[in-house]
Amino acid sequence: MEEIDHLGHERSKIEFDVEAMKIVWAGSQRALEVSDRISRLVASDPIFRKDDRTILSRKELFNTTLRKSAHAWKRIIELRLTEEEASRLRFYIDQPAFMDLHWGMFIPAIKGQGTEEQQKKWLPLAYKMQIIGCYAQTELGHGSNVQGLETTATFDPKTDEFILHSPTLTSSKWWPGGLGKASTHALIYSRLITDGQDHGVHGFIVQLRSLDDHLPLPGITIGDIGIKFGNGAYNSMDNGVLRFDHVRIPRDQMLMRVSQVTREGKYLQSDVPRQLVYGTMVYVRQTIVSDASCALSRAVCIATRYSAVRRQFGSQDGGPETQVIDYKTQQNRLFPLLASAYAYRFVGEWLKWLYTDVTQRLQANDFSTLPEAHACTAGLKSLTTSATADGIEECRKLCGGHGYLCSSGLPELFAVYIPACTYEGDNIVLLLQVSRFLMKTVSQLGSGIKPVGTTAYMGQVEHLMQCHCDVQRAEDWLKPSVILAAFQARAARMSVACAQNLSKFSSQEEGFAELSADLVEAAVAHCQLIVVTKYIEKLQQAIPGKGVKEQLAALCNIYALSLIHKHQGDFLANGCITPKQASLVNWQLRSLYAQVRPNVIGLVDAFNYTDHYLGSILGRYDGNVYPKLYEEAWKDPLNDSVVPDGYHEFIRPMLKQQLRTARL
Ligand SMILES: CCCCCCCCCCCCCCCCCCCCC/C=C/C(=O)SCCNC(=O)CCNC(=O)[C@H](O)C(C)(C)COP(=O)(O)OP(=O)(O)OC[C@H]1O[C@@H](n2cnc3c(N)ncnc32)[C@H](O)[C@@H]1OP(=O)(O)O
Ligand SMILES: Cc1cc2nc3c(=O)[nH]c(=O)nc-3n(C[C@H](O)[C@H](O)[C@H](O)COP(=O)(O)OP(=O)(O)OC[C@H]3O[C@@H](n4cnc5c(N)ncnc54)[C@H](O)[C@@H]3O)c2cc1C
Repeated sequence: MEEIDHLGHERSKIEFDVEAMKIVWAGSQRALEVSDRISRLVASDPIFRKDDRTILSRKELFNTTLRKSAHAWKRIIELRLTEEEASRLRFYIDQPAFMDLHWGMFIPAIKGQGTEEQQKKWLPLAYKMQIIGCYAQTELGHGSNVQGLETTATFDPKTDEFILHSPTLTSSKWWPGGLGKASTHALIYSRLITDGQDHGVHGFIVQLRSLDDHLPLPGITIGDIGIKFGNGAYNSMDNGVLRFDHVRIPRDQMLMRVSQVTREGKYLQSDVPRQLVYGTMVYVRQTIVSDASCALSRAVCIATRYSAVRRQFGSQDGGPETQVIDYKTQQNRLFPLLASAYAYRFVGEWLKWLYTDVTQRLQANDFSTLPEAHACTAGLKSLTTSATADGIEECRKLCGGHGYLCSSGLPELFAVYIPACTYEGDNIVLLLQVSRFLMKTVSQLGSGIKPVGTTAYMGQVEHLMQCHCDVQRAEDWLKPSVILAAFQARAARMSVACAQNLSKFSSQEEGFAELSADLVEAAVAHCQLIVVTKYIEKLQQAIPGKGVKEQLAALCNIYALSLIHKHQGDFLANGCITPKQASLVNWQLRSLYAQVRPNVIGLVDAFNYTDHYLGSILGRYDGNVYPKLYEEAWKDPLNDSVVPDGYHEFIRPMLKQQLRTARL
C-alpha cells in the first residue's frame, strides 16, 4: 500500500536546505552519517523494541534492561563499534541502564582521580566489562552536601587496609544507578580516617558482589530502592541502597591522584586541588547540557508535527478547520521551545570544548580555568534541564488530550527526564555555586584582576551599569549587538545589586543565606547570557546550505527575545530597557514567528529522529496520526477481552443491587 505523507504539504513549503541543517544539528557530515546508520540499526532490531515499556511490570522492565544491555554489548564487539558509535547506540536504545553509570561515571572517575598505576589495573577490566561499576556518592541523609557524607573508610596500618563502614541508617548509600542489582563494583565516596583524624570525602573502589555467583560479599547489604515516578521511564534503572559492616579493602583501592595514604598511614595531599574529587560531576554535567537539547528537541518534534496535523475551529464554507499550529498562542508557546532546543545544542557544543580545554590544562597542572568550568557546567546544567523539563510538559499540553496518552511518547519522556533537575546536583544548589562565583568576580573588580571568559563582560561594569538600550523600532531588536548589550546589562546589574546588598550583612554567609533567592536569579541571568552569546558566536561561523543560516538566525532571535519578554521584570526593574522597548519585543517576536512558520516542519525534520526513537504516534514522520492512534488503542491489555475480568465479581452484583433498590 502506498504510504501517504500527511505532512507533505508542510514539507513542500520549506524554504531552506533540510539536509544541510541536519549536518549543523549533528555537528558534522560524519557525525550525521554515524547517527543515521546507528539509529536505523537500533530501529530494525526487535530486541530494542520499546513500545511495550509502559505496560511491563518492574521485573519485566528490568529484565529488558539486562537483555538490551547484553545485546548492545554483543553488537558493539561484533561490529567493532568505535566509542562514538557505541555512545550513539546507547542514545538510540533510549533506555536508562546500569551501563550509563559504568561508562558515564565509574570509568571517568577512575580516569580523573586514579593514579597511572590504578588506571592500568582497573580500566582494562572495566573496558572489557569484566567488572561492572557504579558511582556511589549520595546517602539517605545527604546528597547535595557532599562534605556531610557519613560513610567512613578507616585506615588500619596493621593490615594495610581500609575498613568501610556505614555508622548510621542515614549513611546508607541511596540512589546510585546500577547499584541495586547489576554492579559488581562501586566507586564509594566516604570520609577518610587515618590515626583518628578525619580528612574529608575521598573515593574508593570497592567490590560489592562475587564475580562467580553475583552474591553480595560479606559485610555488604544491598538492594534496589523501589519504584520511581512514571510508568517505564527511569524504572529500567536499578537505583540502589547499600550498607557496609566493617568491610575491608586493600589500601591501593583508594583513588590516589588528589591525595594519598602511605603504608605507614600518613596522609599526603598533592598539589592538585581538592575539588578534583568532584571532577566526574563536572564531566557529567557537561554531557547533561547536550542531552537537554536532545530531550527538548524530541518533545518539540512531536508537538510541532502534531500541531500541523491537528485542526480545530475556523472552517469556512465546509472547508478544513485551522491547523492548530497557525494559532498565534500555539506559536508563542511552541516556537521559543524549538529555538531553545537549537540554542542548547550550540551551547552544549561549546561546553564540550570548554571541558576538553580544562582537562588538557589540568593534565599540564594548570588549574586556573577550573572555577569557571565548574560555574559554567553547574549553571548551564541547571538552566537547560529546568527549561527542558518545563518544555516537555508544555509540549504535552500543546498536544491537547492526546498528549496525555502514553502513545504520544510525552508522559514517559517527561518522567524519564525530570530527575535531571535533581541528579548531578539539585538545580538550585548548583545555581548558588554560580552566584558564589559571580560574587567573587564582582568583589575582585576593583583589585585589578581582569575578568575573563564568560565573565569578561563584567570588565565593562561601569558602562553596563549606565548604558541605555537604543531600540527605536521593532527591527532594532534583530541586531546581535543590541541583544547582547541588553543581556549583559541585565546580568551585570543583577550581580552588582546582589553584591551591594551582601555588603550590608555582618557576615558573608548570613548575607548569602538571606539573599539566596536574588542570587539564584542573578545566576540565571548570567547563564542565559552565556547561551545567547554562544548562539550569536555560532552564527558568526560559515554555515553552508540554502537558507540555513537565516533560519538559525531567526531562531536565535526568537530565543533571546522570548527570554526578554518572559523576564521583562528584570530588564525593566534594572532599567536595561523601557516599557516601550519591551512592547517592541513582542512586535518583533510575532514577525519572527511568521518567518519560521513555513519552515517549522523542516526545522524538526533536521533532528533526523527515527519514528522508533521518537516513540510517539503524534510525532510520526508521515503525520498519519488518527488511524494509528485508533489501532494502538486496541492493543491495550484491557481490550484483550470484551467483557472485563472482574465483571461477574464486581460490576454485575452492583447492577443487580441497583435493580433491587429501584424496585423498592
Ligand atoms: C541498554 C543500554 C546499553 C548501552 C550499551 C552501550 C554503552 C556505551 C556508552 C554509554 C555512555 C553513557 C553516558 C551516560 C552519562 C551519564 C548519565 C548520568 C546519569 C545520572 C546519574 C546521576 C548521578 C548522580 O547524581 S551522582 C551524585 C551527584 N551529586 C551531586 O551533584 C552533589 C552536589 N553537590 C556538590 O557538588 C557539592 O557538594 C557542592 C558544590 C554543592 C558544595 O561543595 P562543597 O565542598 O561544600 O563546596 P563549597 O564549600 O561550596 O566550595 C568549595 C570550593 O570548591 C568549588 N567547587 C565545588 N564543586 C566544584 C567542582 N565540581 N569543581 C571545581 N570546583 C568546585 C567551589 O566553587 C568552592 O570554590 P571557592 O569558592 O573558590 O572556594
Ligand atoms: C534518578 C536519580 C538518579 C541518581 N543517581 C545517582 C547516582 O548514580 N549516584 C549518586 O551518588 N547519586 C545519585 N542520585 C542522587 C542525586 O545526586 C541527589 O539526589 C542530588 O544530588 C540531590 O541531592 P538530595 O537528594 O540530597 O537533595 P536535597 O539536597 O535534600 O534537596 C532537597 C531540597 O533542598 C534544597 N536545598 C538543599 N540544599 C540547599 C541549600 N544549600 N540552599 C538552598 N536550598 C537547598 C534543594 O533545592 C531541594 O529543593 C540520583 C538521584 C536521582 C533522582
